[in-house]
Amino acid sequence: MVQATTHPAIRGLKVVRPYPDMVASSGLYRVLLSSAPSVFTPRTKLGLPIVGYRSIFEPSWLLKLRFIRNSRGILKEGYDKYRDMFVIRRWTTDVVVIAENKYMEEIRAHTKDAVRSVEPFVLDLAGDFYHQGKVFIESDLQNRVVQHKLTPNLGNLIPIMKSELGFALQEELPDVEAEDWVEVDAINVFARSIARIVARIWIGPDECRNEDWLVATTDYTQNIFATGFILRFVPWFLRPIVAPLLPTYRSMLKSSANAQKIVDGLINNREGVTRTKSDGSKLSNDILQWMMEMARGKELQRENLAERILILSLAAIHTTALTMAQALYDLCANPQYIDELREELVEVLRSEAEWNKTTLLRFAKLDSLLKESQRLNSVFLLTFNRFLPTPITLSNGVHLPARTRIAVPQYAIMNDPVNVPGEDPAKFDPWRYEKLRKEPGNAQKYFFAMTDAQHMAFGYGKYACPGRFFASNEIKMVLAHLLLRYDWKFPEGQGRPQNFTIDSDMFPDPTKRLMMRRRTVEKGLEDLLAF
Ligand code: HEM
Repeated sequence: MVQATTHPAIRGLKVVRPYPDMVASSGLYRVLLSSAPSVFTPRTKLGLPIVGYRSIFEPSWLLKLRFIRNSRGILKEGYDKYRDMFVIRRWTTDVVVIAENKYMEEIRAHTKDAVRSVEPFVLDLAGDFYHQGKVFIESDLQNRVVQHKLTPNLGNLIPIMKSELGFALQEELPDVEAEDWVEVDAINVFARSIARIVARIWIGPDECRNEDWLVATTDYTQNIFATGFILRFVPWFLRPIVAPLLPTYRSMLKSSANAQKIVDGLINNREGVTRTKSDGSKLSNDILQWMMEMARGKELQRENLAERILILSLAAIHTTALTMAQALYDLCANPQYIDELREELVEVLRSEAEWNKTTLLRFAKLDSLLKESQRLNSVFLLTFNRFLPTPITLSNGVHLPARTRIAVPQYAIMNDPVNVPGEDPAKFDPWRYEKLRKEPGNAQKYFFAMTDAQHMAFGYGKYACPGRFFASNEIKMVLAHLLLRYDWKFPEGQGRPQNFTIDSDMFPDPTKRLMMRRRTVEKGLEDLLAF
């Protein structure tokens, strides 16, 4: 029997399966599931294997449900068995997973590397129903601003970021004046602290500490994901009825309205300034200002600007906070490396005597730790998520129709021993990339913010994450402060929080805590720290 997939994105990827999903409703289902041989591999009409079925009797809906919590296992199975190319079944869509670099390069050449990850990302959030994120699809003002304004200004922004991180950490970390160990919910504290720094750079000094903005940006992310997650299980035609019943949906709209109000007020003030200061000297150095300057046509509409800033906060806050928390967890799980890392921080800060681009560049061990931690605990298992704009036939003869959804199993690739550079691929080695950079010809390779075919945690190609250079600076500045000001460990009897997955995103167990204690800062550094 031939079943056609239903999602418009995968029209043409017909699935050939010789058994009906109705088997699931039979009383024999459980017995059959466990006793049937697992040698059978369903394939799409194009001949691509679909991974993850536990037996010939497992219905597709169950596989799609299982992908939510077992994506890591299913992707690894596909990567180990088929390597080049295979298909995974997600709740809303099938995805052609491409693990062989050769085929990805063929796709990049064919598309001129001009397709972005935004559309699949928004559709995954059921975005075509509630339109959140639509502005990101319509145009790429956010990318232009990050690439042409934020990144070239990173050096100038360091003092501002330092000042805001001092305030943020003092506000958000628990009070640890006494030299006792105090428990901390690292994920939440880091998300709130990063949200503050991001707010300062996104909307400037006047409103960045406005609690409504901070709540809007942190809650918006959680609510948009939760709403999208629930709505995915609701048929398209019922979504307009179900959505308003969801508290997460109502909170999301409230965040959006609050953000709109704040951005509106800022634009009112700034339009006056733009008119009177023709030399531009008094204009703010922040994302909103840059967007106002670079926006064209519809991008200039206030709702458009406000939504864009909100979604750019979404892209920047939790990804960064999780990456930072994972690195700190890795250090706590391997405390023998902490002193060596502190030595580097102290030595570089003493010799530079200030926080600047070179200071952050010289934090080579910290940079290497971040890359190694990301290799083992990346936020995304799949990157290079794209819809093919036009059909393509790859050199292995596989024809992929237009609108095929593709992705790269970057977590499996990064953790395949043959792709791990340096020695001992199975080991957590925080100095792996620092050692490699010392080898001849490698000085400009293996930086945390760089992407290559073996390490695509920030994506790949022209539309790899444009914010990765900002994220790298931000994490280094915050982590350096956290390590110099405090000691860190896990609570008695608790090990490193285990990672779990929801769909193809990975998170550390949010119920786990860290312990922190104030320490004496090395001589001569007190005045260099933000707090
Ligand atoms: C550690 C933190 C971060 C991680 C792990 C991360 C990861 C990613 C990944 C995997 C992609 C998809 C790229 C691809 O598929 O080729 C992406 C896209 C994007 N990221 Fe990040 N990101 C981070 C921080 C940031 C920050 C701080 C910003 C803003 C300054 C940002 C802005 C964006 C934008 C605008 C896109 C969409 C690019 C497009 O048009 O396709 N990200 N990010």
